[in-house]
Amino acid sequence: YTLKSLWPFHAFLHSVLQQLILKDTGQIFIEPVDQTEVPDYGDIVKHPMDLLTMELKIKNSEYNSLEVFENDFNLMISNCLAYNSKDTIFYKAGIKMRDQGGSVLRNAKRDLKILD
Ligand SMILES: CC(=O)c1c[nH]c2ccccc12
Repeated sequence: YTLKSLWPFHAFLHSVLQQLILKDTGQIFIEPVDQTEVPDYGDIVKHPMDLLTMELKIKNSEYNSLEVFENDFNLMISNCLAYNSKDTIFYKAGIKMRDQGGSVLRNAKRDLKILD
């Protein structure tokens, strides 16, 4: 479906993603890690994930539940905490996104229940 109105769940996931994008104030999760700039990234991170990729997966109808969407969010966070050492800005941004994004997802789960 191209029209969001024809597919309410797409519109719902898109609004959740927009909230996550707003939390990414350092804009480090908004696009894939450039592996030409970070040649050892692929040695540590086997399944990269980022917010732009998640948007494309919404558009391709690859998320048929909030849980599958949340799995990719958690993958994105765990990749960040695995690759970046604890004393880095990126690691701290990962902790912040885990906590702030986590509350966005808790509210989204609550909202879905109210719709049922
Ligand atoms: C999200 C993340 O880990 C990164 C986002 N941009 C980066 C650049 C170099 C190394 C890691 C990253």
